[in-house]
Amino acid sequence: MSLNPPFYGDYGHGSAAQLSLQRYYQQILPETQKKDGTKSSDPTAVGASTKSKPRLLLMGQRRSGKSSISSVVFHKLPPNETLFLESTVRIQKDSMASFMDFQVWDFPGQIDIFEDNGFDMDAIFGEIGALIWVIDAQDDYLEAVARLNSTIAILQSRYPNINIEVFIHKVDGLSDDYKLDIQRDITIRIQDELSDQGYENAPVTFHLTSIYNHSIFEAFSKVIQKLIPRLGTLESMLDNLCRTCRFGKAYLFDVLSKIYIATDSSPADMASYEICSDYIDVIIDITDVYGTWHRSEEGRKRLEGEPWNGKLEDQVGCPTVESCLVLHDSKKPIMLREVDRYLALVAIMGEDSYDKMPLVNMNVEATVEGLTEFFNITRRKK
Ligand SMILES: Nc1nc2c(ncn2[C@@H]2O[C@H](COP(=O)(O)OP(=O)(O)OP(=O)(O)O)[C@@H](O)[C@H]2O)c(=O)[nH]1
Repeated sequence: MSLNPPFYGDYGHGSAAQLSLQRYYQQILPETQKKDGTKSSDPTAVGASTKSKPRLLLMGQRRSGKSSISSVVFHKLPPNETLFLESTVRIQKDSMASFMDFQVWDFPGQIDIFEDNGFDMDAIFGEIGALIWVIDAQDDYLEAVARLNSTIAILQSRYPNINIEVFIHKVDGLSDDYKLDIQRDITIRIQDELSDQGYENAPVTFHLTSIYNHSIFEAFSKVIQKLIPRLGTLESMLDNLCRTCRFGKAYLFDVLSKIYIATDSSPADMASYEICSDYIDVIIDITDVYGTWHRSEEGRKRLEGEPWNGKLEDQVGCPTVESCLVLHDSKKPIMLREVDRYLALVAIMGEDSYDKMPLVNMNVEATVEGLTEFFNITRRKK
């Protein structure tokens, strides 16, 4: 078995204290010397490794939750440990080794990069994938909305193609009605301002998020999906799989972050996403405990001998992780199949599909081959 999740970025797993310490060390790393000798926190001082990767910029007011989002989604920090995160003082750059290498930049809330002349806008926004603006829904958000409005106006005039994703964050603990009221109010305030300035179709999208439930992963999934070239091809592969195998829902997951990068076109519901994403955790925990499956020489000989007479590799369905689980109360099996080091296909099967496992396996195998080919081609084209 594999499915060993790759380590993301620079922190890896760790306690809140370790994380704070690592963040602190990163923040006090020798700053870049400007030509005139003054110190600079210029974000253009990016190493070659961080160039040419789509970038997600996390911006917003102080304490709005930017570092918490990045730590929970990309570093598996338990949400309640974000209480101990220290305020970010310099731009925090993380490279994610994933199915698509991308970077996450966490901006300190107290800096307004548009007012401070030390920032090179082209270096920040030149290769950007999306700007994620985090608004604290539990606080007075008028100032945050005003700052977002001026940011959108600047970006629309200079970089009109940047996707702007507004995370109306910390909505846990708010009633459903209140959440929707806030979303409506913020949306109207932003759209009114934009149309006053003559920007009718600015690419601004709103998400209700919290680190205490799956909504933050769902929102990131939607953000990342916009960056995938030919997403429609992936979706139609999953549609075909669902149709031929009578699956209820299929997701292609990035294993560690549990962001889903594609799903079939049937209506998405949070419950199916949650169960599939929790299933990944179960499998990762099992592989963490039992590791790679080593067979004894004797056991291998027995399996390769009479009556099978064939190499074990030719007898097993696939060399990577493959798992299926039936929940007692729903009677709908959930299946998981590893696609590569980073990706896994997880699907909720129909009630009758368990009887047709050989056919299901064949179709899953064909889909995995298709997905592998898809990523080989799109990676080559970049
Ligand atoms: N209730 C709730 N609290 C959250 C959520 N996300 C973050 N927080 C809390 O918000 C506080 C501030 O979080 P940070 O991630 O440090 O905020 P930041 O935007 O990075 O702040 P700066 O580094 O100062 O810009 C922490 O105490 C978090 O625990 C959430 O979804 N719900």
